[in-house]
Amino acid sequence: SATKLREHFPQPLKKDLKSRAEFISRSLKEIHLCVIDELFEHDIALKILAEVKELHSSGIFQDGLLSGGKTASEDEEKFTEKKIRGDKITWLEGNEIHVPSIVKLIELVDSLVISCGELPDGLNGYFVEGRSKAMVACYPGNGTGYKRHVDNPDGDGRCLTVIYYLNQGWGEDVGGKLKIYRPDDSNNIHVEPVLNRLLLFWSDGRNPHEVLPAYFTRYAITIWYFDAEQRRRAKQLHKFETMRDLDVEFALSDVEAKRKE
Ligand SMILES: Cn1c(O)c(C(=O)NCC(=O)O)c(=O)c2ccccc21
Ligand SMILES: [Mn+2]
Repeated sequence: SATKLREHFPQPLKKDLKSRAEFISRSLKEIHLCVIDELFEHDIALKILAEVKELHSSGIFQDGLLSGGKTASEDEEKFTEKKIRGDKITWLEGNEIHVPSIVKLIELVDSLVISCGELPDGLNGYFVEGRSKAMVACYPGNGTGYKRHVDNPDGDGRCLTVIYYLNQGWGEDVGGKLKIYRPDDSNNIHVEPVLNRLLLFWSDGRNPHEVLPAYFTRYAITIWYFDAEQRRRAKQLHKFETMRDLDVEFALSDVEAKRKE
């Protein structure tokens, strides 16, 4: 579990960008993933959670996927037995004024990824210039999860997945861990989706993963970062995502300019 990981990689004591970037880069290089706890001061984490709950109660989350991770056309649904609905999502660009704390999260994650990119071979040879929208996800807690998958199995341009978890008071009994598979099944990794935890992992086949059945309202915010060269190739080959929202790319350059001012 992620606690075991902490023994493997003691969390950086200093919270400045450079120390965290060095920690992230080393962890990604050695175990293909990285867990950072207490990303924000506790009160900021609670503000982010409050904004996500506000989005949820506003009804903006698109209807959940049918269990098994596929959408159903209306008529199909009429004939098949009522399937239980799973994860619901909504997308943010990272400049919205109604969710200022979520925007702060997106800006910090952008800055961490930029700082990693500034380290020698900091991102394992990837060159990140852009990212996706931020996907805010909610699992309704009816035992649905997300079946085993690889985020980017076929070179669609995404090289790094970053997930921020928002589940206060999470305990083993409510499930919903993220299980990340390893070639030798005996050392699969289970990440507890606890409030204020940041998880980063390579989006390709190195990290098959699944969300185990969740019995609580499970919130997370995911951002994907694009490798410039892979993304260019994918566009050339018209490898667009099934979800249009994943096709939108935001340049990190303006984040950097803002950070430096
Ligand atoms: C809702 N949700 C997901 O939760 C994950 C995923 O892997 N989540 C891991 C996690 O939340 O720990 C996804 O990868 C995903 C991909 C497309 C659409 C929705 C998606
Ligand atoms: Mn995934």
